[in-house]
Amino acid sequence: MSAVIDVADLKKSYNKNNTLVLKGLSFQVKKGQCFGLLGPNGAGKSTTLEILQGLKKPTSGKVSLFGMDWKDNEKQIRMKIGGLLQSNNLYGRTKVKEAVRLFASFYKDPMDVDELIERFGLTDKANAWLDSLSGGQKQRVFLAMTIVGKPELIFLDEPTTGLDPTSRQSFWEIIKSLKEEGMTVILTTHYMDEADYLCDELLIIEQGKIIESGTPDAIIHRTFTDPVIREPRKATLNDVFLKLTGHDILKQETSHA
Ligand SMILES: Nc1ncnc2c1ncn2[C@@H]1O[C@H](COP(=O)(O)OP(=O)(O)OP(=O)(O)O)[C@@H](O)[C@H]1O
Repeated sequence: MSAVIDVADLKKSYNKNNTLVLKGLSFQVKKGQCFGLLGPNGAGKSTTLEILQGLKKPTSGKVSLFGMDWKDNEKQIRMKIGGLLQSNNLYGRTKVKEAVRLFASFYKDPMDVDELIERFGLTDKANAWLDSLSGGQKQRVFLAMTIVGKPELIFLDEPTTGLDPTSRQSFWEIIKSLKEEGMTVILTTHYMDEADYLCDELLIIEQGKIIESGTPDAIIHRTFTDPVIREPRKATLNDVFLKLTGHDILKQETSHA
C-alpha cells in the first residue's frame, strides 16, 4: 500500500517564545486505512489534523499528501480531500438535500445526491431543516457533504462526540463501508472502543510527542506483557491509554464537560 500521508519531524509552535505544541511527529498513513490519532486533551490532535488539512502552517517539518506539499499544490490536494464540518449553526436554516447539493456543486464529478441521501438513511429528512435534526442525523448530513465530491481522503475530528450509542454505531458502519470502498480516513477520538472498532493503525500522542503507534493489537501486546491479560484480549485500548498516560480518557472528558 502506498502512503497517502507522509509526515516527518513535524513541529508547531503558536507563540513567539517558540513553545512547541508538536515536538517532531513522524508518521505515514497508507491508502485505504482508517488511521486514528489519540491523546489526552491538549495533546496536539486537532493541531495535527488542521496542519494536514492545510488550515494551519507547520513551524517546521515535512507534510506531504499524495506525494504533494501544500505550498505548491494546494488546489490539487483540495480536490482529493474532505473534512467533516464541526457541528454549528452556519447551515441551520438550510434543508438537508440543499446542503448536500450545494457541496456537490463545488465538484466536477460529484456523487448522486439522492443516492447518497438514501444510503445514509436520510431520505425521509431530505426536506427537513438541518437545525431540526438529531445529533446523529446531523453528523450523517455533514458526512454526506464531506464525501459528495468523492474525496480519496477524509478527516474526522471527534465525529461521534455527544452522540447516543445507536447513532454512534450507525456512524461507525458508514465509516467502515467507506473504508471498504478504498477511502482513507483520519480520525481523532476520545472513545477507545471507537478507535478499536474502526482504526487499522493508531498514533497515541501526549504533549506533542508520539508515545505509541501501531495496530490496536500490537499496542495492547506491547503495553501488557502478562499473557493472561493480552492473549484473550482482556485488556482494551482504554487500559492502554490509562497505563501510558495515567488518565482515564472518558473520566477526563467528563471532568472537562
Ligand atoms: N490557536 C491557538 N493558539 C495558541 N495555542 C493553541 C491554539 N490552538 C491550540 N493551541 C494549544 O496547542 C496545544 C494542542 O492543542 P490541540 O487543540 O491541538 O490539542 P487536542 O489534542 O486536539 O486537544 P482536545 O482533545 O482538547 O481537542 C494546547 O496546549 C492548546 O492550548
